[in-house]
Amino acid sequence: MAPAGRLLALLARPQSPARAGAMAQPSCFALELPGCSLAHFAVGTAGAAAPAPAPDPRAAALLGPPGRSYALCVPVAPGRDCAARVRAARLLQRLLPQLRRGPLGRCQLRRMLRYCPGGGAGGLQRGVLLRDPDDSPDTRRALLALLDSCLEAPRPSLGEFVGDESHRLWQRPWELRGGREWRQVDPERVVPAPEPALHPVVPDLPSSGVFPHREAARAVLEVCTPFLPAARAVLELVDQCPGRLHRGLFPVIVVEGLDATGKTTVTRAVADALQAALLKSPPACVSQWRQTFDDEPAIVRRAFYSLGNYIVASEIAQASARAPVVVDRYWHSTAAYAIATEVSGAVQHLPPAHHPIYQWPKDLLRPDLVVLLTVSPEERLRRIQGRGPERTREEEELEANSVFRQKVEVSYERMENPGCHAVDASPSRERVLQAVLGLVRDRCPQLP
Ligand SMILES: Nc1ncnc2c1ncn2[C@@H]1O[C@H](COP(=O)(O)OP(=O)(O)O)[C@@H](O)[C@H]1O
Ligand SMILES: Nc1ccn([C@@H]2O[C@H](COP(=O)(O)OP(=O)(O)O)[C@@H](O)[C@H]2O)c(=O)n1
Repeated sequence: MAPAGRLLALLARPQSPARAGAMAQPSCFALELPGCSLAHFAVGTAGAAAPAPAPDPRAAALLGPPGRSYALCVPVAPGRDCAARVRAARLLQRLLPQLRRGPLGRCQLRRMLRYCPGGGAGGLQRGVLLRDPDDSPDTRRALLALLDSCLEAPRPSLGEFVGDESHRLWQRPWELRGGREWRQVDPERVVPAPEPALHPVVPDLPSSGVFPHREAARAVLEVCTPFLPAARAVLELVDQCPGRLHRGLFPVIVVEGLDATGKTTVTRAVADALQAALLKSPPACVSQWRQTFDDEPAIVRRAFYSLGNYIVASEIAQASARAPVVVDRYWHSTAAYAIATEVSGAVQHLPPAHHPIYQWPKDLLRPDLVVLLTVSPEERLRRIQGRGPERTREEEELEANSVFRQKVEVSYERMENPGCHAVDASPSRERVLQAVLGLVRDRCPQLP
C-alpha cells in the first residue's frame, strides 16, 4: 500500500491553474463511495476556479495507485431525441454484465455520473468506475475490446486515472484514431470539486424517469416498438384513454407505501367498508407485460409504469361515477421509486422539498386523498418474511439497502399537490383500517 499522505496528495488542488494538452470539454464527475456518500471531482479546466474541498481519503484510495481505475461512461443523449436516449440506456444495460465477467470480473465497480459543472441536463453521462486492484494489462485490453464491440452511436467513453511523480492525479481518455487504433490522448488534471447545489441527475429526470406528462412517457414507448412488441400493446391501450377525463363525484382514495406496509390489506378493507371500487396501478390489463418492462432499462420501465397510471386514471374516472374508488399505488409510487433509484448517494442528496420534481403531473387525474402507510423497518421485514418468496428486483434492493428505502420514504413525503397523509401502519389491521377511514371522513366531504 502507498502511504495515505501520498494518496491524498494525488487529489490535492494544484497551486496554479490546471494544465492539460488537448483539453476536452470541461466536466465533473460524481462517484458513489462506501456508505452512500458522494465525492465530486472536476476534470481539466472545470475545477480551476471553484474553491476546493478537502480530498476524501476514500476517494483517493479509489482513484489513485496502487491499482488502477477506469471510467467507462455512456452519454445519456439529452434533449428531445428519445430514440438516442433509449439506445444509450440499453447500451449501458448491456455493458454492465460484461464488466462482471472475464478479466474485468476482479474489478470493483462504483456508480459514476459525469456532468457539466454549470448544471442542466446537457453533457450528462452515466457509467461506472472500475477499480483493478492488480493493475493488470488484461483489464485495459478487455475494456478496449469492449469499446471495439460498441461502434454504433452512442459510444461509451473510456478514461484511465494515473498519478504523476508529483503525486497529482490525471485522467487520460482513450480515443479511436483513424477508426482503427485506440490511443490515449493528453491527460486532464483531476481535482476534488464542491458538491453542486442540486444532484446532477435531477435536471434530466423529467426526460428519463419522472415524466411530467403522458406524452413524455408515450414518446419513450413509441421508440421501443421496433424491438419490444409489448410497447405497441401498451400504447394501444393508452391511446384508447381519453386525454381529458371527466371523473365522477365519488371520492378517490390512493394508498401508497413501501412493499409490505399493508397496502393490499388496507385497500381491500377500506373498499369493503366503503363499498368502493378497488383498482391498482399498474392495472390488470397491462400486468402480463410487467416482467418484460421490469427487465428493460429504467427509462423504459418508468415509462411503462407512468403510462399504467394514465390507464388507471381512465378506470378511476369511470368508476368514480358509480361509487367511491380505492387505488393501490398510483403516481407517487412511480415518482418516488424513480427519484430514489436515480439520485445516487444518501437522503441528503435528494432534491429539496418543493422542487418541481415532486409535483403531480398536470394532465393526470388527481385523487382526493393519498394515504402513505409507514411501518418500522423491522416490522416491514417481519411482514415480508411472513409473506413468502415472491418479490420484484427492486423490493429485494429495498431490503438490502436501507438508504434506498429511506430515499423512497422521503420522496413520498415530499410529493405535493396532492401530498401524502402518513398513517402509522404498525398497529393491528383493524386499528390501521380505522385510522385510514378516519382520514377519509375528514378529507372527503363528498362521501355519502
Ligand atoms: N396491520 C397489520 N398487522 C400485521 N400484519 C399485517 C398488517 N397489515 C398487513 N399485514 C401482513 O403483512 C404482509 C404484507 O401486507 P400487504 O397488505 O400484502 O402489503 P403490501 O400490499 O403493501 O405489499 C401480509 O402478510 C399481511 O397479512
Ligand atoms: N404505480 C406504480 C406501481 C408500481 N411501481 C413500481 O413497482 C414496484 C413495486 O410494485 P409492487 O406492485 O410489486 O409492490 P406491492 O404492491 O407488492 O407492494 C416498485 O418498484 C415501483 O417502481 C411504479 O413505478 N408505479
